Amino acid sequence: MPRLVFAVNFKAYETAFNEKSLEIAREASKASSRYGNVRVILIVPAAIASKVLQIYDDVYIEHADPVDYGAYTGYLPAKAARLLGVRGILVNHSEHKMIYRDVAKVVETASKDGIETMACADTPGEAAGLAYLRPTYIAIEPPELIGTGVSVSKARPEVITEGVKAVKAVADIPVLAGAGITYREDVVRAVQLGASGILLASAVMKAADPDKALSEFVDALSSVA
Ligand SMILES: O=C(CO)COP(=O)(O)O
Repeated sequence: MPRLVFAVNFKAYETAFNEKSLEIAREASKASSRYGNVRVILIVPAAIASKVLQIYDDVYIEHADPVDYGAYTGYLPAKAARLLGVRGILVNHSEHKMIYRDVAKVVETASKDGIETMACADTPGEAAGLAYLRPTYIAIEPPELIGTGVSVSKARPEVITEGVKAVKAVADIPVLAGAGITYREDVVRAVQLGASGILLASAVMKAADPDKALSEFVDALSSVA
């Protein structure tokens, strides 16, 4: 079985920009060597990618735009991911939604450059549509549970089972689950429901001890891998 994935989305939490981001990176590095059966991905703002990359190499950026290099003030061309040195791009997060054609362009550009993509879906139907684009991963997260502490595994388990089924009907792409994941058992349950990993934010980024929270989640995932 391929390694389960534990992905932390830094979002724009203060922790993403202060010294704690580097503590998380150090812990990710330790956890990924300690738990060989879990892949730990840090999804970070492009502005701090180079800083995090000095400590840990399995890094995605949180978004990229479907533009080429050129006169696009404030945009981040998907092509730049390679030069930034990151492994992948998170795309179409519910907090940074894009139209389908633009997601397609980002996934295609990235893939030509050997850059991975994690495409986010709000629903099983959207996940199935994204599967046709062949991203590296699909992450399914019901937006109404994001940041609530009420986990998708408990409150909307059918979103995971149906999401996995809908994606697998199109292509063999690993499906991660997220939204409100807070406890070890949320992680374990998501995998039992068919998820190939977890996409999580606040339970690490808003924790008093983010590095400790990260290692506990990786430990939980490793126990079901
Ligand atoms: O949006 C998410 C990760 O991309 C989930 O956020 P929370 O883990 O804070 O619910």
